[in-house]
Amino acid sequence: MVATSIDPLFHRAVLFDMDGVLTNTARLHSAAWKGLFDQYLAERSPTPSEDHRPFTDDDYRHHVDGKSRVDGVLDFLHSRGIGLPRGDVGDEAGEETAHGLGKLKDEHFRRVLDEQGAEVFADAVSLVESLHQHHVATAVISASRNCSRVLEQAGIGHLFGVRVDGVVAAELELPGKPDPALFLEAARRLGVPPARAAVVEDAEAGVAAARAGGFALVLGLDRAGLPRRLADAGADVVVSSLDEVTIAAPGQRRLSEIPDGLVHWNEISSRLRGRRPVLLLDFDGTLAPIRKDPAQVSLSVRTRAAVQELVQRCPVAVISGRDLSDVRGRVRVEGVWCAGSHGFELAGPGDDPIAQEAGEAALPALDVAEQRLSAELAPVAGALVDRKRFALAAHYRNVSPADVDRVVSAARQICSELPGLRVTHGRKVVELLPDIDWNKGRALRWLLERAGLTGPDLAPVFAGDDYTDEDALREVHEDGLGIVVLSVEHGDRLTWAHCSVDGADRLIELLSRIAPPPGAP
Ligand SMILES: O=P(O)(O)OC[C@H]1O[C@H](O[C@H]2O[C@H](CO)[C@@H](O)[C@H](O)[C@H]2O)[C@H](O)[C@@H](O)[C@@H]1O
Repeated sequence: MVATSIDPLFHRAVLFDMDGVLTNTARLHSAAWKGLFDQYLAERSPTPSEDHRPFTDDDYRHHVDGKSRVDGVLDFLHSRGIGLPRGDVGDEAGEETAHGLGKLKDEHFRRVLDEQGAEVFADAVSLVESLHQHHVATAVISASRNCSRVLEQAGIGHLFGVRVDGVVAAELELPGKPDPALFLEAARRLGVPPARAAVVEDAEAGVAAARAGGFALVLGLDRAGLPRRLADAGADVVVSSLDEVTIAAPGQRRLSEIPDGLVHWNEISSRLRGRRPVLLLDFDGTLAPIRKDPAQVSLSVRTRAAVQELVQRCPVAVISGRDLSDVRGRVRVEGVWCAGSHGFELAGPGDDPIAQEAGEAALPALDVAEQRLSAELAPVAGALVDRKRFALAAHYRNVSPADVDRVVSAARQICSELPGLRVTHGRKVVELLPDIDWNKGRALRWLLERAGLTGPDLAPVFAGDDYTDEDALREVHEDGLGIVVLSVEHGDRLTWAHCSVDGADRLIELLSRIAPPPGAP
């Protein structure tokens, strides 16, 4: 069994089944099926080869839970030795076909739903909201054609940017669970590969579908006290409540739990174990303070002088989300290595840039995304679209709160329609990047190797402030030192850093202790 945690740096999306996971509609479905089948079996002429006993909870779980109406009718009746024709969508409710009986079941279901309403599971809503705070995308999956009706009744429709339900399945002719088609369609619409997404399911057919779809984590939710059935169907882990799911990876801590690097210097310095530091520094929010206009950002005279001194004492690199030429122009310190576009490009002091080749395949998609995003966001006051060579940023720092969702949704939508791109989030910015396994952490190792800065006598020290810096902080978690520069914008989020500092000036003070002048005590 794997840990019950969703890692926001790895799992870029979580797909939730609806009935039984988000809403307590499973009991309404079960009652509707029972109403249908008990009446049908009672009225059908007895035959020795057929079993006409009443429909049970076990029948619900094994034969209809999670399946489309038509498959549910066929599979349950088959288990009782009864074969019915599939029929056609135009069949009347009650006609003796799978479509006809399925329609009758739906009439039962809608009546009960209108009478009793859809009950929402609080643990699921709380998990979805936490995922959003960590910028993990969410989708809802259901074999039901009543999915949107149930979500709206339950008041949670707004929580899911993507919905793949019985209506979508019929339009696209997607087979139902245990086929993975519904899940794969949702992942496609979110622009996230299954290998980077998790699924939460309470039905055996749904668990089997997610497993068959190659999803990174299949979380079985057993609210019925029968965990074995989900484990047997292929769940990685089975929980009885979504309150048991944490959003973190082992090693991550909350910002509020991280010691201040200067106050706890002795403890922090022991991580370096006498090794020579290699300083790898983020730019915006780390070396330079955040400004409303990214074009107005510069290094203070004091910080530039400090970095100039640090370069005399140890290797220094800046790894930024900005375009390489942009960040080089703003750093302007002799001897510093720079990486731009979140590490897709890098250059040594005075060298020509080299690009991460696999990222180049995404350049045409980024060009199209740039045109479409610029057009889409032109009417949004304050939105700023910024093209870097290997990334496209949509800034919303100066956008009214009511319009922020519009900026983020436009970026997500365009990304889902353009293969080869993925979405990342930063401080009041959403960005599209080439969808390859590359980030500031991978870039950090690339830079160290390129610059010949590897070996047991060297300690990588990374400092950053943003979500995208967490990949680099994770990279140095084992063998180096990670420093997070605090910002009120992030609340008490998770981090891989070992210590924190409160602003650029304190960071410089800490770096000067990490790489002291010759002769310093
Ligand atoms: O990796 P970094 O060097 O930290 O770059 C990340 C992004 O930084 C810039 O945006 C951020 O700073 C802006 C200026 O202070 C601020 O207005 C914006 O809200 C921040 O997100 C830069 O403009 C982006 O291109 C970088 O990706």
